[in-house]
Amino acid sequence: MKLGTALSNSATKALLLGSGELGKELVISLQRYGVEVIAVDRYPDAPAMHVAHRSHVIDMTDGEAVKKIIALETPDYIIPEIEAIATDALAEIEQEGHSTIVPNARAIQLTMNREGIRTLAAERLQLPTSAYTFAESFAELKHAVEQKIGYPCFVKPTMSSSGKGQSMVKSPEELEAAWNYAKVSGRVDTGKVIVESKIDFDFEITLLTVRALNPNGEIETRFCEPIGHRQEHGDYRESWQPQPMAPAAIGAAQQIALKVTGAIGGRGLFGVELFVKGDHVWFSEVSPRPHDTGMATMITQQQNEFELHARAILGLPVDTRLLRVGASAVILSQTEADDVVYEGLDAALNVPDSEIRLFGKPRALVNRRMGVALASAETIEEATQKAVKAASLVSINAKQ
Ligand SMILES: Nc1ncnc2c1ncn2[C@@H]1O[C@H](COP(=O)(O)OP(=O)(O)OP(=O)(O)O)[C@@H](O)[C@H]1O
Ligand SMILES: NCC(=O)N[C@@H]1O[C@H](COP(=O)([O-])[O-])[C@@H](O)[C@H]1O
Ligand SMILES: [Mg+2]
Repeated sequence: MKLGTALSNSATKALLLGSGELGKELVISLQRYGVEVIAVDRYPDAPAMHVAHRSHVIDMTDGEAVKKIIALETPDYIIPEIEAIATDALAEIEQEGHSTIVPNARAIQLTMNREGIRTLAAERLQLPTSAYTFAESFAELKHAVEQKIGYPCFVKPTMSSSGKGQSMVKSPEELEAAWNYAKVSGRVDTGKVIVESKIDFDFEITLLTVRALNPNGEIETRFCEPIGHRQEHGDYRESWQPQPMAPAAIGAAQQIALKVTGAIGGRGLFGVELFVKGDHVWFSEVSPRPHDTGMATMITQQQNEFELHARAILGLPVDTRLLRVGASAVILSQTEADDVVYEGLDAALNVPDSEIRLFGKPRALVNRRMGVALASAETIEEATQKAVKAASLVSINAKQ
């Protein structure tokens, strides 16, 4: 396909499956290029629905419901945004050939389930990963940990994200609780969990990797500067860019990202998660879409990760350049409430070079991510401190 031909039809339509904070920014980027966007999620008033042309509420894990909405809307592009979608339905839709699944149905099937992507990365591509096994019962899990993985280890549902259902297990007494938690708290219960050995890393990064058309109409891979991040209970708290890395480590990281995104294929932006120790780099997982830690690019890059994803999808030129050093820090709710008010915005925005993005989620839950603070500075340390400060000044309270 030649550059820009995807836009020759002025009525380009995109359907977003999942309408959270990442989807919201993507909708805005797509609409800047004239795309009509339909937002879909499991609950009404999800963040991306606020800015989309229209929206639907369905159970996205129900294949028939997904097919029905696609038949109704006949989108040119179907863009999965969350890790809880009936992927078999997407494979059927792709076969019919009327819509492009972004980046492709196989990518969504592979990455939505940890078994698919881990097997591809470690066994087919021979990329370095933690030691791992899948288990379908507590007895299998116990056996795997005792015989192969050891302690400490991570137990995770095979279909989950943002740390949901994930535990770090330090001793045999904690294993059963981790099994039960993984079974009930993933986004979808596949009947299986993954157990991974703990990698003792110096730091972890997300390497945003873009597969987009070059001026000759060929797919080319570009990398953003690495994003460092800190996680707590499997969910990110702060991210910063650029994470300094030794030349050998950045080379290894880019090679891994090139291989894994090349094997997945299609066009779009990918968040490749990697663990780094000295010059060693391990592959952890990959999102075939913008990444939460990549929200830092809203303040650091010429084209943020949402803009890059939109352009790559549409066949438009991309530029992964970093403009300034910056960071993001999450704003988590401390309370549960159906109707919320935000306080402290004035104080937060008094932090120099800071910005606040509230997602507008209609319901607050304890530890649910409700917004993000962004900040720029001369150094990543200073930018992170400013973002954390700004985030800490925003409070989410129940409306009286
Ligand atoms: N094998 C491991 N060794 C060391 N740390 C790990 C391992 N697995 C997970 N972690 C830690 O837990 C975090 C979350 O793990 P992972 O990315 O697998 O979960 P997730 O639910 O998919 O999160 P997200 O969707 O937000 O990326 C990692 O970023 C890392 O900090
Ligand atoms: N790590 C994946 C990630 O950050 N996904 C983002 O969180 C939303 C779900 O939020 P919720 O659980 O608060 O509804 C998703 O829709 C996506 O935007
Ligand atoms: Mg992750």
